[in-house]
Amino acid sequence: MRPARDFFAPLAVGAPPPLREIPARPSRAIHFFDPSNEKMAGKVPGMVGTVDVLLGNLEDAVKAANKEAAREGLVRIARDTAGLGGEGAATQLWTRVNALDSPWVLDDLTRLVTAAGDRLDVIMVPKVQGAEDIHYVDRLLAQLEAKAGLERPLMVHAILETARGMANVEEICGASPRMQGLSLGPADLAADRRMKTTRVGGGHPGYLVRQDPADGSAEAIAAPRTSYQQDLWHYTIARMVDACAMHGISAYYGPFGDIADTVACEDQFRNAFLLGCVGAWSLHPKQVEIAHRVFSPSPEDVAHARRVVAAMGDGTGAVMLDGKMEDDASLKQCLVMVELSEQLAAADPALAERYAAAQAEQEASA
Ligand SMILES: CC(C)(COP(=O)(O)OP(=O)(O)OC[C@H]1O[C@@H](n2cnc3c(N)ncnc32)[C@H](O)[C@@H]1OP(=O)(O)O)[C@@H](O)C(=O)NCCC(=O)NCCSC(=O)C[C@](C)(O)C(=O)O
Ligand SMILES: [Mg+2]
Repeated sequence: MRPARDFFAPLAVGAPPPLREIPARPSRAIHFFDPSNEKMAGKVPGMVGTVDVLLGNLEDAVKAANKEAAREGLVRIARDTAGLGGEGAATQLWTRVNALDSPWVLDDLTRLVTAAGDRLDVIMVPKVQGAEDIHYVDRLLAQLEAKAGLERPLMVHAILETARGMANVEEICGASPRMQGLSLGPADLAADRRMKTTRVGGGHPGYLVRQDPADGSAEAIAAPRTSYQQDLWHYTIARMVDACAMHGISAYYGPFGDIADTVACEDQFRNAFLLGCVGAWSLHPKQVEIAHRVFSPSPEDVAHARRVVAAMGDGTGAVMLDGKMEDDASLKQCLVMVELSEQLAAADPALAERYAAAQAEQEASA
């Protein structure tokens, strides 16, 4: 057993001390690209400053024959792209390494950390099953950081894509001070759970509830009745959000594979935002704008939240605002919104302007 006082001790001689708190940086869209795909990789420099996170993907969706080219391509991009990755960069640089049972992951970690570790912010680990997977990566990263002389520890993000990973979600979040967050991996998770879907994220028209029949007659049962499609991922996301909140780390939706259906993508992202997630993945350039918009609280909501904060004075007691009761607990919800808006506005001048305009409009109408 590791004693509590050693939780924040470096796991290798010469490795940087682990962070006490995960820095709150905007990560509304984690944009995936394949560094071995020249056309896609060529778009990366132009995306710096326009997307919160660029992620060089080395795992699924990269052909086995291209694994080494992807790894080397990512090292080149990390070294050569101004403003990408590292302390204070306009856009964070993350990677998704290959799975821990694959023949590639040891070289992925060794090469990336020693050749470009100072430019990488977060390492996403797929198919995490339990704390033991995080412990393995934790120690290895410490050894590599010491070897590379890094001064800033790398953070780790786990993808939940197995039933075992879901069952162990709390211990995964608390396995290391490196833990930055979790994402839902809906395709692998569906397969592992033996769900009967064939999509990457999103709903399914067969997963629904139907209005009761008017009576028990055969005619009423056969008559058209309203049905409502349900969210297949509600339980999983809510569970993931609780585990992350308990450990002070961030939850993310993951991918939405129907690139053409921008409307359903927005709906799924918004559900995740409302339930407590801070971002989602973008697989195609057109999903970046959706994620940035959906995971930024709306200017109207922020202006309203500020009114509640002002009306609550010292933060105790109950007041009436627009016919609604506000008290200590609604104040806390409003503070979540205000703090997130301030954090995002600090890095997004266009959003800051929209917040200021909504605030001015609200003050003018008061
Ligand atoms: C879906 C695909 C095949 C459509 O690719 P396309 O070329 O057919 O699309 P397009 O609409 O024709 O592309 C328009 C332009 O955008 C470019 N482009 C297109 N995508 C990107 C991109 N991401 N980043 C930068 N540029 C991009 C593309 O090269 C093209 O450039 P051009 O106008 O100069 O010809 C392509 O977008 C793609 O490969 N995206 C990434 C897919 C990916 O990373 N998948 C893995 C994550 S999901 C997952 O792993 C599951 C999970 C979590 O593990 C689990 O649930 O279990
Ligand atoms: Mg997967």
